[in-house]
Amino acid sequence: MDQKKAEPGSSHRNGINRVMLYGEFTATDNRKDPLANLEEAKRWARAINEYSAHQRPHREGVLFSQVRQPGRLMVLLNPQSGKGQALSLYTGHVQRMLAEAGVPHTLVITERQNHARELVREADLSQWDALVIMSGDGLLFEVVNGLMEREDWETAIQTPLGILPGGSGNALAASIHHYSGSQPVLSEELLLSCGFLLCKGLVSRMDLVSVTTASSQRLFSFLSLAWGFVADVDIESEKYRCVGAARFTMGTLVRLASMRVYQGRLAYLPAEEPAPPEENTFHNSCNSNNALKARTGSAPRPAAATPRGPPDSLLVPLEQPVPGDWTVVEEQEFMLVLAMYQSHLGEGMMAAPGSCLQDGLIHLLYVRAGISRPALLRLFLAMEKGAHVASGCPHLVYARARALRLEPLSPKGVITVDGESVEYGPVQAQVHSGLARLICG
Ligand SMILES: Nc1ncnc2c1ncn2[C@@H]1O[C@H](COP(=O)(O)OP(=O)(O)OP(=O)(O)O)[C@@H](O)[C@H]1O
Repeated sequence: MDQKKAEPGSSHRNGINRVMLYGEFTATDNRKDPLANLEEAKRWARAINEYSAHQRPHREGVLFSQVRQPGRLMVLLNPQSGKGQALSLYTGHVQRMLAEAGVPHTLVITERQNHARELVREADLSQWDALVIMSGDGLLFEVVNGLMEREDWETAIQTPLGILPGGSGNALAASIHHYSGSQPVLSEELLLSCGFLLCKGLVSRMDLVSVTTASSQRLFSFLSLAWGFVADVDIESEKYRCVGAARFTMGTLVRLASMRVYQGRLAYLPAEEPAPPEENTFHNSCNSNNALKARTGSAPRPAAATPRGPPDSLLVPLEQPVPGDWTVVEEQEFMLVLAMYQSHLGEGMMAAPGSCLQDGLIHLLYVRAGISRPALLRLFLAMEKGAHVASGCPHLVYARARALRLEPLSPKGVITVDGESVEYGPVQAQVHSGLARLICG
């Protein structure tokens, strides 16, 4: 592992080195310890062999170690995530896996909300081959938006990202495990799986969805946008954080008992065509930014610390009616609206079974009001295996979209983006295919 450290007492412009100081670990620390568990040792041997076998370009992607040389990861770890065990999971598994696989890394322990966002906004990204998040999905949401807030967002967002599950939801981690074709696993097994995928270092493109709120705040989302039942459960179950992933089951049961209807308007641009090819899609989005620059004389330059990114060519301002080719949903009473762009909403919750990392699609699910409690519970139970979409539930609608607009009518409520609560009110979103890059299987 890289032994480079900042000099104590030296001045640092962006604060990165200061954090590295107390987060730095050496590869030799754990090598003295014998592997306690035989089964784990066997998995280790398999993973390392697989890692060695993958030390060559792969036809579906590139290895992050070949993006730039030499490989070096910044691992951002939120010690408060999930049940508060991320650091012990790191020292118990991840540190040793990366050391054995010869992947140099620097651990950065986040100290507060938005710490990671500020770090990546200011970081010298040429020092890092990948940014790896060991937390729930909330920390990755910060990192993605921190990268998109940079002046050089077009290159910054191409920094390969990695995810190691340390939170309670771990939706992206569960999704990449699913994409790897492996049988479903939970908690530490999922961490080991994602650790192996990280050691292999295969990079693929990942869709991002640009979300705009009523106050023109722009956010970049990699996972989901939710309103109604799912968003309420996500936020209300924060108080059961100590039970880990079971917090969502507890939250669902509590919310089922006090089930209510959510009034609002929903419209979306249906996706009729297959997603455009991978490479073209990214360059198209950059080119359309250049086209806008040519028309206006300068690239769009939002205020500092506001995500920049490619223009939302499919959206019109929220004050205007949606374009004529959009589908306006007749109903105005919902139980939930859920837009997914990865397969899993959490460990053991395959909300969008047809989704993959870069399909250029928003998988839109909504449940109309009028569904009974038992039927809603059955839907959530079916979601474990992704069977809800084909369950024939008359209240559930599934559509593939490229953009959407949601206008809640009730004055108070919760909208979540990637599981984080955002400004409540009208919101619209558009997918940008393959805008980011993710280390996955
Ligand atoms: N040291 C810290 N102390 C408190 N909060 C932190 C710290 N570091 C990061 N955070 C914030 O914690 C929030 C939650 O993080 P994250 O979503 O990654 O974990 P989680 O909520 O446990 O996971 P999940 O979303 O899977 O339930 C993020 O908004 C992040 O900004």
